[in-house]
Amino acid sequence: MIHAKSIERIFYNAGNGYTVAAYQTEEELPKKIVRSHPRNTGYFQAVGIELPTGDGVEVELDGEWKETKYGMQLDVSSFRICIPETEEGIKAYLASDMIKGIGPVTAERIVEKFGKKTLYIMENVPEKLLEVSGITESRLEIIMEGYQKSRQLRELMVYLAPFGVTSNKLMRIQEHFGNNAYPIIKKNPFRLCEIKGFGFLTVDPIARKAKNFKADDPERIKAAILYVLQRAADEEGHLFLKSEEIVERSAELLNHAKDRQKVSERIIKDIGNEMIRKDQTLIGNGGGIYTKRNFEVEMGAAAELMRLLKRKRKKVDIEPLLQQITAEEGITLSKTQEQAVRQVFQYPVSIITGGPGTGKTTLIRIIIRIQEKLNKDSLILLCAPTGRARRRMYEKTGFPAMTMQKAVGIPSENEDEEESWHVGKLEDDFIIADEFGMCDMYLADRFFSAIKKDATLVMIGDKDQLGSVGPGNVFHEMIVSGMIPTTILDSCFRQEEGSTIVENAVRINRKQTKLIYDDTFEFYSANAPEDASEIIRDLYEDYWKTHGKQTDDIQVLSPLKKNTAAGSDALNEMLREVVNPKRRGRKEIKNGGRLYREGDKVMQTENRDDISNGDLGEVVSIFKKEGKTVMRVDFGDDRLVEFSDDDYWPLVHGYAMSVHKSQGNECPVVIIPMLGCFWRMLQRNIFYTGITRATKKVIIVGSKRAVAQAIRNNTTAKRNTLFGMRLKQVGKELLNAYEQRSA
Ligand SMILES: Nc1ncnc2c1ncn2[C@@H]1O[C@H](COP(=O)(O)OP(=O)(O)OP(=O)(O)O)[C@@H](O)[C@H]1O
Repeated sequence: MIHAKSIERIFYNAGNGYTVAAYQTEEELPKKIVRSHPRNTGYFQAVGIELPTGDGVEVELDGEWKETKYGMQLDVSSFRICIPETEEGIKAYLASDMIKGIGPVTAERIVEKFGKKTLYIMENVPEKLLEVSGITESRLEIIMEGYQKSRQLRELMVYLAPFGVTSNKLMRIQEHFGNNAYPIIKKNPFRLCEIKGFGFLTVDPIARKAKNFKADDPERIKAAILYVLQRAADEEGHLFLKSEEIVERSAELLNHAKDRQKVSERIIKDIGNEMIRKDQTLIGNGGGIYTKRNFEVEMGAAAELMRLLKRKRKKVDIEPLLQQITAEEGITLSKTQEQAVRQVFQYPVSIITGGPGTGKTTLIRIIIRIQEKLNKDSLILLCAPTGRARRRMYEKTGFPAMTMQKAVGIPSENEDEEESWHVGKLEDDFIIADEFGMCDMYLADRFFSAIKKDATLVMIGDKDQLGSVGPGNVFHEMIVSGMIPTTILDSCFRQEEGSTIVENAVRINRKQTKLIYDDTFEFYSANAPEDASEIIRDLYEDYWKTHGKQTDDIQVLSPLKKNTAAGSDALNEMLREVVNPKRRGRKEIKNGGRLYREGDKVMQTENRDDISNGDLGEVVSIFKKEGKTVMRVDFGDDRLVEFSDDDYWPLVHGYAMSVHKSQGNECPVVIIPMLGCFWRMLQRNIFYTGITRATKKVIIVGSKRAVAQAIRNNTTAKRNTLFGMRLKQVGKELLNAYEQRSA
């Protein structure tokens, strides 16, 4: 505990309360600090949440010293404001940044009126403040809100401090639960498990200590069961688990510490049953156990989709328009393509699926033109499940497109919730959703339920690509259920460069391990990751040198990220030194353990505003701005973003990326390492997704055995979901109801 006086606030993020502040103390400080501020003894900096700052405010800070790029700083885990006893002290405290709505003048007036009793009044009879001139009811509300908020945060901090919860984590708790974080956590500390980065094993000791839970306390077991299901959804994409799996995984979690009394599988089973029968937080259905939410989205999405599908639709004859428009476009559609278009205008809901070059974009254009001719006033929505897919849809079709999340009002990670959240139906009459394979069960549920009753929905995608990141296997389940009218486009029309890629894509899906290798689909043999890395370096450098020293048209995609010389992390470091080495005058900056340099190719790793996870950009400059170092990145399309050095950057280098991150992307030349040592990641859909990102050329570096292994292996596809079965179930019920009504 250090007793100190606040000097100044250096940085403050109003959104989450993150503060950097300078303090002065008379106590002994670590030698490093003393050395770096020889003329200013007792000076140090601290970071934390809502740190008390303001001229002369006295505090006691508790935390750990941490070495940062700004020197030694105290990472504050808890603090106490030394309640001032003199009137001067109280004035300083009121006017400090801690209490919003009070400036020096008002502080002076308040203390003049209430003297040393001021803080007692604020705590117990705040309405008395209305007697002070200048404090109106609305101002009092602001003052009290700020006062309560900082008090609650302080309480939460004090509550969690003994467990070593860092300021970073406190920030996430505050973001997740809002201003009521403290009472929520106090009531049930296990709710911390809802936050990313708080696993059951982190929360368990906190909760047990805070609430004195016994090992077999029902609250503890329930938390473990919910956590097991949540993790299965996040990490494996499962919407349910079998009851034995839940019991086994929960027992492992609950009995993680050897010295504790064991929680038996019997008790876990009993509590699980109680959650199903009494609490109704779990649902047992179809042989699996779901969380309530997962069951509701799976069932809800099925009901909503069938509701859309089972509507009677007015028959329209599109034949003359189809002839006219294809003639105008100078194209003769194949039989299957024609069927896809007819199906769109015959059914309220339909699916078109096909690999690269099978004409999906061409069909979107034709479908839109027909719809515009049929009804020029109809509202048409083009959308896709990710920002990048949306942008590509726009570029390819020439029609504006938006993300499905935005269309249905799901706020992205960094948007102001209230602003973008709207509940209600979409106004659009005709909706085309592209890259539907990337849509997970949660988004599908919201999306289907937002579509109005008489609208038409067309879902387009490539069923053979990697599925959604989030849980479920929506696109695939819809297709195999046979309930949604589907056209599979299987002929490729792309005659230009890169057609071998398409031919190989077809072979891969037919599980043919013999691929065609030519100058658009090259192969370089390598066995060890280090050899592959060297070959990739030579190929990349050669291409870069002969193509105007640009990196835009070439991309390395690795099935793996870490722990190998041929993973995207290591390849990034190696390639950066090849194309953008250290040079005098080329500024550099470090963030999150990574060194960035002017001219670097970078990739965004989160969805933020209009930059999507996986978007590539270039570091255009690094400079000083308002006392901070800022890095400016150009993401194209006039999207310039500044990253400030006191923030966390959702960035990595972008010369190489994992195949998973490349979903929805396209690039002329793609290099893919395929090595035996990637074993678990040698999967058909990963390989297929990787090669189909290339429009002109694919270069495989590795072994043909690994390629063959990947083509044969399709184990990732299995996810626990019964969405397809539910579509059939609901369809049958609707049919029965319909027959009963007409009987
Ligand atoms: N029936 C057809 N006859 C001749 N050419 C066609 C036909 N259908 C599509 N094409 C052409 O094939 C090429 C690929 O079509 P399109 O871009 O629509 O496919 P896609 O499925 O959207 O491909 P990707 O998913 O790779 O973007 C285009 O040049 C298109 O003009």
